[in-house]
Amino acid sequence: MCERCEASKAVMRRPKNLQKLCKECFFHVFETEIHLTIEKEKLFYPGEKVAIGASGGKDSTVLASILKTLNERYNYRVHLVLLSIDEGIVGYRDDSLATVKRNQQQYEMPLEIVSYKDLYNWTMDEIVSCSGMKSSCTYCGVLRRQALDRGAMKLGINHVVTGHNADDMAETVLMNLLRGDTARLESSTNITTKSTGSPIKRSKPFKYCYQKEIVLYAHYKKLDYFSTECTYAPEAFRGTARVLMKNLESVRPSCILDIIYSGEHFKLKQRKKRPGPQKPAIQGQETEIRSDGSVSLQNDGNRCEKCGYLSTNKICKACLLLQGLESSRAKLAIAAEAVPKVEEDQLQHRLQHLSF
Ligand SMILES: Nc1ncnc2c1ncn2[C@@H]1O[C@H](COP(=O)(O)OP(=O)(O)OP(=O)(O)O)[C@@H](O)[C@H]1O
Repeated sequence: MCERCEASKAVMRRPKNLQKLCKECFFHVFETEIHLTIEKEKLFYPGEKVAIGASGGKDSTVLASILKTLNERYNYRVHLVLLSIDEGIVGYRDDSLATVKRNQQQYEMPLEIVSYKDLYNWTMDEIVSCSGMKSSCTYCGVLRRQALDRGAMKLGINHVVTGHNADDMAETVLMNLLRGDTARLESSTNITTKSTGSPIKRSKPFKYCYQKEIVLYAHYKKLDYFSTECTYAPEAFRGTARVLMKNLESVRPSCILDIIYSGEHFKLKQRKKRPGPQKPAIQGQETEIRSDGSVSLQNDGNRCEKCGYLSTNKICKACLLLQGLESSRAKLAIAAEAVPKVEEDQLQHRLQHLSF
């Protein structure tokens, strides 16, 4: 019997704590836990416009469904919009975008699609054919984060929520720990983050939700989602951390939450700040976004010199990566030869610094 209502037959053991639940009680506890996270972290305010990063996959589909339910049940009064990035991966993203378009009808939410091709003049397929599969996740991650920001700005929205879940977060903590990347370790469990210089905040309402429970929720609710893995291989080290986590979870299911808890409580030694030039604050500044999502080039010291998008560096991360690709493409076109070793090494060096 269900251990919560003691009236209906249990259909599952919760992966999170092995509690036996019936379907209705599982829906109730799962949705309530997310509501309590939203309340505790004060993720939304009444009247806020919120973009849901919608990939058509299970996590973001469940996120759209649950936020719609909670918004109505608890009267958050937030305006929800689906925001999809088309990375240009034939046979993967085109199919998942078809799912998002159906979700738009099912959840009655506006949908905005922004493509890498329009923003950067590159599709992921073109990037991979030029630079190979090895760094595809790094390129895609950097470009997607900026694309989500730019898509949100185009819609006049300052808040993007994504379907990153507890498994993703624990994996990130493990990866940063194993790499000794203490700078990233410090912020890897934040529920809300922001790129330096960007006015767009990004939140993860599923921070404490187990991936297995998200899949069960989608299954029992019969949600319409796209379940194919990305055509390009997952980041190699993340893949290894994922396997390690899954093994740990099979022995001790609570370890996912325990790793997040540990991450939240790490206290890093204060680092000495290097003196550097003071940059003017960009808060409150006017940002001119064109109707196609591109940004006007204003040389105010807080913009990328190449694309004009907000950046605290002279050239933003996306342009830095694309610059390397452009030179590879030009050389490939002229000589149909491999990129010189020195340049490839320089590009790899830049990627290492940008990888996350
Ligand atoms: N193309 C995209 N457009 C909009 N948002 C995206 C896109 N890709 C990823 N996201 C956002 O980032 C989150 C994490 O993405 P990730 O690539 O890790 O996929 P995932 O864990 O398989 O999630 P999902 O099941 O939602 O695809 C997604 O839940 C979604 O909110």
